Amino acid sequence: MGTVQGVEITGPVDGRFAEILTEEAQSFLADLHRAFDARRLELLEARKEREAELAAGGTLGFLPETRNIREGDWRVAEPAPGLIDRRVEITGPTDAKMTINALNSGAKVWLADHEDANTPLWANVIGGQLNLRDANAGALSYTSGEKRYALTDGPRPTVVVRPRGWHLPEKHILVDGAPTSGSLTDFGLYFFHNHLVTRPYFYLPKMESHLEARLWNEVFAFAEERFGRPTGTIRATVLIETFPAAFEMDEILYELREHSAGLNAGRWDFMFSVIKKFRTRGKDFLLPDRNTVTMTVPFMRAYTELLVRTCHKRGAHAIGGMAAFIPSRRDPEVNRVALEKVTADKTREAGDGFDGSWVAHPDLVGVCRDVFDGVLGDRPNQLDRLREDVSVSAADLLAVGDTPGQQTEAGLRNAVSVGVQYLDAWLKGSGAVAINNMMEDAATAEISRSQVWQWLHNGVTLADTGALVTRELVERIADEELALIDRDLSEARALFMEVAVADEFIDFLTLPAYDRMP
Ligand SMILES: CC(=O)SCCNC(=O)CCNC(=O)[C@H](O)C(C)(C)COP(=O)(O)OP(=O)(O)OC[C@H]1O[C@@H](n2cnc3c(N)ncnc32)[C@H](O)[C@@H]1OP(=O)(O)O
Ligand SMILES: O=CC(=O)O
Ligand SMILES: [Mg+2]
Repeated sequence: MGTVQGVEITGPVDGRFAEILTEEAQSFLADLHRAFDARRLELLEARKEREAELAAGGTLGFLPETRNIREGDWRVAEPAPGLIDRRVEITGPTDAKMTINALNSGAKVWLADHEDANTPLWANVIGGQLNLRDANAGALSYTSGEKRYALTDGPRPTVVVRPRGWHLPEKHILVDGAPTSGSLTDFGLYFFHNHLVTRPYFYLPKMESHLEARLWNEVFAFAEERFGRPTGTIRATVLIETFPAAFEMDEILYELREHSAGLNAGRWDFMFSVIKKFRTRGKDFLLPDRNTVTMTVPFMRAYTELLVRTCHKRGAHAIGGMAAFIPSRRDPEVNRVALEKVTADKTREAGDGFDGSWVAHPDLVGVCRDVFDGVLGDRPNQLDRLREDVSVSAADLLAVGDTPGQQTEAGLRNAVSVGVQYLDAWLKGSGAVAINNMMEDAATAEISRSQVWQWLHNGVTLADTGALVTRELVERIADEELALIDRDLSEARALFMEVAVADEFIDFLTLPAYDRMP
């Protein structure tokens, strides 16, 4: 491989991978890289500068320079076909079995995930693109032992692809000697191979500012122009899942307004970002055990209420997030609890005005649909529910210290054990796993490890044992917890310690994890 000038593919291009990495596709990736990668790197630098300001005592707030956008009278484009009724969206990775199961699930939308639920192993990155292309062509099937999986004839969910965030490189594709961007790779390959077959729709993760949204908008305009597609062919729903982005919801919608399909409340990364951004700022930003931070604590409530209000004012969909309880086909009690918890979560969201929400498992599609059916009836959404009763200030969003709960040894044990087990799965190629009947993915693992880091570096004393959180305590707990698990977790443990207790806080655990992969 490497016939396109300036492009070098260092991952294997075996079997059908050549169907994805065609010369034309490589050439498009090279164009995207040359047009946009320098700006991407500048924006990543800007994140660091903003973080340094926060570490030095600064804070977050609504931007004075964009007041006219927040106060202006504008709307995003009309909802696009396939994205008008989004009452239930299933998420999951793009291996062949999950792809088929998601497309047969009865959901309105499938978020095909190359992000939180995916390990960006080369085989997953390119294999996922093959599955997506085959699925969109109606030609995907899969066999496991005696069982054959095929797409059914009924209505299928609209496919919405979530590319990697701006921070992740794709080290197997070099352009002019530099690794290209994971975001541009995932976007570029999916757009290139599918835009004539299906509508190219995306979910955009982990953005920290409207300037990052502007870059995506420029990428979309470039792709539409290059392939002669009308403006607005591409649509994108942005995850509001970083603390800074919660202060720029209007601005993000505005930047993408011709391509916008709304916003989503990405609660898990949001909680991670809250911890990360103020991790050195002591008690005012200290969260209790992660499993006790519910969606109704003051700062979470402020964030979701503002999201619905902002979206509906602009004619944009507001999509709810993920309840992490996983149903079980084997254990009726686990199943009962999961259905009860997910029903309560979706009921709150539908009542608050969200237009639809996420589920992690096919057995939850009906639960979410029933709840939203109850509120929406025959209407496809509730964009007309303006929520003018909502008024959220910067102080409301920043009220992290008002979160009730305690830091406990049980919480620390859970964070260490689940964090290491998740990283073990990730390193082996699975980005989403069920642990203790909960869905764990990159975002939930980020909470575990950043919470350990925060407690350790802010001198937290655990409420139930009175012990001070130290490196020695974290190591001892790891010894004890991992002894209960009958497999070699040494590599995952080393990685966990690197991202949870080292003095230097690593921005994303997926960065050192990716370095460990071939
Ligand atoms: C923070 C965020 O970003 S949330 C969004 C990102 N996270 C996700 O997308 C997680 C999605 N969910 C999953 O990956 C899975 O549900 C897991 C890993 C949590 C659990 O999966 P499993 O252990 O396979 O669950 P289980 O055994 O109950 O699955 C039953 C069947 O449902 C299928 N299934 C489960 N979840 C999904 C899904 N999300 N999409 C499609 N099919 C699914 C399984 O493949 C299995 O199929 P089979 O009977 O044909 O073998
Ligand atoms: O991507 C979703 C999240 O909650 O994080
Ligand atoms: Mg996320």
